[in-house]
Amino acid sequence: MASSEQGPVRPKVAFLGPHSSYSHQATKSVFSENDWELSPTVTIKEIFDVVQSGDAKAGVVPFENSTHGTVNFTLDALADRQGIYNSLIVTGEIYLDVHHFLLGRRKEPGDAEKPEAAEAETVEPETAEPEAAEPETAEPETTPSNTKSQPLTSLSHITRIYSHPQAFGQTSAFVSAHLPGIETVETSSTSRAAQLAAADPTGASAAIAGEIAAATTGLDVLAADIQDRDDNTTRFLVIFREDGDADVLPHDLYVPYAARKGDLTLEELTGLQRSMFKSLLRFTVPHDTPGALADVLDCFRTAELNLTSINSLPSLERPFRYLFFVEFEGDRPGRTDGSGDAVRAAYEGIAKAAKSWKKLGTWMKQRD
Ligand SMILES: O=C(O)C(=O)C[C@]1(C(=O)O)C=C[C@@H](O)C=C1
Repeated sequence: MASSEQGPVRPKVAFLGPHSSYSHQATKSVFSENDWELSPTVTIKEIFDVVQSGDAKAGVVPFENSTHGTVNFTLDALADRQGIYNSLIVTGEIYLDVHHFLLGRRKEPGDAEKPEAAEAETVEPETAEPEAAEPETAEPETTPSNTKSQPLTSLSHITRIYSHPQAFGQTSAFVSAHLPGIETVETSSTSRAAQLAAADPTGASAAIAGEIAAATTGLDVLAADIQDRDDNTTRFLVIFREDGDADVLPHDLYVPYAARKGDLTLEELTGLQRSMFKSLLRFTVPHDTPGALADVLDCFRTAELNLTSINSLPSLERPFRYLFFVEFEGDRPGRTDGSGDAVRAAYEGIAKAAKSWKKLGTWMKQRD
């Protein structure tokens, strides 16, 4: 590693900033600040740009949330319709349990009420549930959902909330129960939202963000744990240049490379089951061929490879043509111990059934 007078030059890992975002927390959980310079960006696209250009060695991007679904900014960059991120691959995943907080300024005695406060306060949280009738076939709810979070203080002075669109999507029950009809302003990240709320001298702005953003901005916690579901989790992907020097990566991110290069001992290699890895593919299908999508998916069934996610985005070639993304439990086909055979068979089938396709990476699975 190169050195300077200030000490060794650490490679950069880019994440959606500013500091105290959930992306920052996810990045810190895997990339040690002794070995890496954690480098904030303003947009997710910029993370792809700096890793592609080599300015950053690795990038951490939010991919999906267990409550609100896919992060479209990331999927859009992975779609790479202009072919500008050709050298990028996914080399890891990071899970983060996401607990949202409402941050703002506590109302001081004598502060002015907002005009509609009286009306807002008559809304009972219990009656603010969506009114749509349950479909007759609905299963009883078996997983935890958050109906108990209450404000820690009066919210009657709050007239606007800032947050990232994903965070709004993960806290809709609390917002509609306690701040019905409030103005919501979307920001590039939750930590940026906290900065904007802190910059409002009237104290009428709040932000939905992580608890550590309260410490970095000096805002008060107005409500804690306001996510709709207690099991709210975001999965991030680590992106890297395919021709990058993988030796610098943290151990779990390095393993798939080591396996490919033969840098693992036979004992280490045989300990790694195919199901410990996940891979991501992007593909298009011949639009006019009936069942073409089913044909591609059938390649996974035939090879007995378990799919773990499927997404689609407009291809933008022509209206209503799509790009598909599929993740599955499985390694690269190059495994010499025979476990690569199923993946190889699936890829041979996909090469025939798809119009175009690209492998976007293989990494070690971090949760089941
Ligand atoms: O806004 C942040 O703090 C982010 O790191 C982005 C992001 C996302 O895009 O999903 C990350 C985790 C949470 O799901 C909410 C927001």
